[in-house]
Amino acid sequence: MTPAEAQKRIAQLRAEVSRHDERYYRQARPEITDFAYDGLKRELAELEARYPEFASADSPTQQVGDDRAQGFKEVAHRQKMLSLDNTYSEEEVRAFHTRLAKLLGSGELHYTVEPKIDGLAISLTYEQGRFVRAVTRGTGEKGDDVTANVLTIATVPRELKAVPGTTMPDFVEIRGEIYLTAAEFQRLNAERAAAGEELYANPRNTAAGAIKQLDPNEVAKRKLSIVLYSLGHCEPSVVQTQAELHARLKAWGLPGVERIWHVKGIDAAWAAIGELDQLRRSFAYGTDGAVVKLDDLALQREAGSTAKAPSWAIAYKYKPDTARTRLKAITIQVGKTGILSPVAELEPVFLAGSTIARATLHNEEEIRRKDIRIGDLVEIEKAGEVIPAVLRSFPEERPAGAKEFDLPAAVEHKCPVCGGRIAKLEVAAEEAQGVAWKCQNYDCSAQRAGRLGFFCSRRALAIDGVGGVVAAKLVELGHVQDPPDLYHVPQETLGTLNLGTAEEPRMFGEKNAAKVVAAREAAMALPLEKWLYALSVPDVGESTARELGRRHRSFAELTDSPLLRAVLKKAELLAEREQQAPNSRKNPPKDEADKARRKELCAQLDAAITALDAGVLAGVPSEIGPAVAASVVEFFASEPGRRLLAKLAKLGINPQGSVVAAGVFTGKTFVLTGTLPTLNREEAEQKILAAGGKVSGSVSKKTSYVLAGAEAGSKLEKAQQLGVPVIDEVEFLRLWGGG
Ligand SMILES: NC(=O)c1ccc[n+]([C@@H]2O[C@H](COP(=O)([O-])OP(=O)(O)OC[C@H]3O[C@@H](n4cnc5c(N)ncnc54)[C@H](O)[C@@H]3O)[C@@H](O)[C@H]2O)c1
Ligand SMILES: [Zn+2]
Repeated sequence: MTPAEAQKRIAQLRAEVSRHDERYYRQARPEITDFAYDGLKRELAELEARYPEFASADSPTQQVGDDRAQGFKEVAHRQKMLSLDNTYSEEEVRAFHTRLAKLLGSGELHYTVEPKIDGLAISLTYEQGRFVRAVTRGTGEKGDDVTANVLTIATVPRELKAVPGTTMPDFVEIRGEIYLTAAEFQRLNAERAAAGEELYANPRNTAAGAIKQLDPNEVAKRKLSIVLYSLGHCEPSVVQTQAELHARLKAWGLPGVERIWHVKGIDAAWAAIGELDQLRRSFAYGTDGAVVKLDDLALQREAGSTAKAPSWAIAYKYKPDTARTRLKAITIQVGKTGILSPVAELEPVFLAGSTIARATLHNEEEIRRKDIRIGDLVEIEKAGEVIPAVLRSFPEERPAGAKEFDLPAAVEHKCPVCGGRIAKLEVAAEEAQGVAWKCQNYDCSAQRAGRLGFFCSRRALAIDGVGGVVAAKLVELGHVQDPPDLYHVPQETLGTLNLGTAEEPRMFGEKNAAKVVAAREAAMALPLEKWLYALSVPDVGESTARELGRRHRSFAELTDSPLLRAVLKKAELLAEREQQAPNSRKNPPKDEADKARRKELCAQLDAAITALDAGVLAGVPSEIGPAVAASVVEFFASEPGRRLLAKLAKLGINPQGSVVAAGVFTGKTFVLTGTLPTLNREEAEQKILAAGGKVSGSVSKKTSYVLAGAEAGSKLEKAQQLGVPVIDEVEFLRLWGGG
């Protein structure tokens, strides 16, 4: 690998890891297994170590995944909440010991081995034994105050029990995990299935999503559990060893881990890791590994920690469960954008607590890359409740005559649902990155059902109850073609909708129907950005919809948008500029006269581009580029687009854009850091957005201001390095007031 190749791969991996971090920590919707994720991160760390010139403090390898969400007060941890170094290899567990033995000058080290709980990290603060607050890990330095939500967990003691003969600390941070039991997870999903809603993916993400609800009553509906296993800041300190700590937590009345091993030396620790693997499936919480920790807290302090993880502990992660089975067939599913996704139909096999008969195959390319053929013996993997995936095939045991899978041939070159034309396209859609086959028929019933389910999803119009199953039924029975048709379905029809079969009917029910009717009424008042997102316009994701919604007052204005015309015009001018460049190699000038003429022309083009940039296009964000502009214009001029708008108009639905009359912060980007004296983060962001500004998570040369409060961290330093102006709350409010 050349340095240039390494640099490119590093950039690629950083982008990919960041994308998965965002989905995992902030949205609680991962799309790959932890094992796959850890593989990417490891590759990145190795490249950064091998090419230190491309290392960066911004890299996801150098930071703790950020779980902060909007709407919570931020609180600084007294002692940082770190991550753990983790490994899948025995050798590295042993190397961890060798390193410590050398550092501490002793081979006689005692360890504890504890289950690694697969929940979300939480810190409980007790003062004089009284519970005062609960905070998420956040950036590690500060997290979200989720006290009200944690109070819904019955086993969190409001008061620690006094332990005779010991002191109660004046102040202590107690760390642990919030999780959902398997039983509770199944109960919630059964409820959702009955209501025709989309099922939760796995217990960890359901718990993470629940704790980030703004309404504690909603949280209480999902019975969360908690387990505590370590201390942060503790004043005065109360224990000397890790083993003692576990005993004290239990004595205080806190729920502790089911079992710890207290061992001497690394051989015994490795044996304990094996024993834990045998037991862990019977625990109340999900576990994804074992944590080996130095037992002696004084030695822990001596070993110290890096910015990201303690040096005195290591997590050994168990590989996800795998099984071998036969691939009977490959079927094709059609999604809301028409993408054809292959699904593996398997000889049912029991794996990690359930029987598996289907697994994802991602896309045609992946099937080819892994050389998977119908009839093959395959290895499948299941981690937590993430959708099972096919890992590999065993070509040496292949039945004679097994042919390479050919997707278009398998569907006879037409959509398996509607029989429509299919075409191969580059797609950047979440469902299938790369090249995919797509059904070209907008009125395909699979696409119709997909769009209706999406229209009603939480992030779109939040018409709860109309998940995949209900949406498909409504389309199948002809009640809905386009999502707005949902408004014409009578409550009665919804109530008696049979989601089961004729022999085994399962009614949607009166109560659910009433909820849908109320939710669809409420949705009528949602702003343009939500409606635009909900209508599945090609290339318009959530943030693009938000930016468009802030720059247009209505659908009418959007369909005849001077802004989008200007974006397209500029792209045209730029293309022309490139074509006519006097020193173009692709299209060299014929002679000196031609060159002079082109110089003149280019100057004119430049002037026109500058005028656009300074005028209509001033402050236009990257989300609104030529591809998006073209998609939006084209879609609303097309038959389906016009049909949708006509239906909305007929229903009297006219969502309003949240246009900000060129506010004082138009074109300005802010980065927030630290705790402000009076405004919380949400309020400050609201002010910036309402005044036309943007908020970004990281400081760069493009940042206009860093708004810093108390205990501002590395962002402040970065701002000073780059010479970005740093302002405090008073100055911020002055600017905001137009002063
Ligand atoms: N699938 C994805 O897309 C995706 C994306 C991001 C992260 N992840 C996964 O999530 C993990 C999360 O990363 P992370 O930084 O939180 O590290 P981590 O979960 O691997 O380890 C650190 C955390 O373990 C927890 N923990 C559980 N039991 C513990 C115990 N007994 N003692 C001490 N700590 C204990 C603590 O909360 C600590 O913060 C990664 O390993 C990765 O596999 C997956
Ligand atoms: Zn189709």
